[in-house]
Amino acid sequence: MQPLILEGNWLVYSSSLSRSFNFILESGGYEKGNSQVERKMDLVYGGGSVGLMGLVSQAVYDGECHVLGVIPTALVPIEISGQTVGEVLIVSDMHERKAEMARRADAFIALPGGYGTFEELLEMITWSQLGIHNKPVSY
Ligand SMILES: C/C(=C\CNc1ncnc2c1ncn2[C@@H]1O[C@H](COP(=O)(O)O)[C@@H](O)[C@H]1O)CO
Repeated sequence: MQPLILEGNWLVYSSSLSRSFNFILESGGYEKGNSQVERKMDLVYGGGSVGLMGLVSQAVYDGECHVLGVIPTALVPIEISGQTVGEVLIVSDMHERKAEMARRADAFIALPGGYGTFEELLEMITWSQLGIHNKPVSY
């Protein structure tokens, strides 16, 4: 298997569930963000401050790389608690969120998550299969 070599923006699809916090710590969300910082990569993600996506975005922001969160209006009260980091783009719905994230990212990486993560990961895999994009997808 070829190693995944990434340049530019990452897109991380990851869990929003705060109830998975112990699992998140075990799987090293903050460390994942730090490894991205070491490679000087910016982050495009779902915009939430909860769960694994919150930890990754905080680590990337703390490491002074650019963070862009893309979140639909309806999810702001659900997936943002407290303050978000970096730039936040509020969009009208889930379709616009995914289109913006997919357009702006150079690669897609899914971290441990739930149904939402699966949905987003599979969509990026099937878009690749259909030739809609030719960006790397990993998990
Ligand atoms: C496109 C629509 C519904 C399909 N479902 C989802 N599509 C995209 N993103 C989603 C969907 N459901 C949840 N999410 C987001 O994934 C993130 C991780 O969720 P998880 O369940 O914790 O893995 C989170 O930001 C969710 O908002 C609408 O027509």
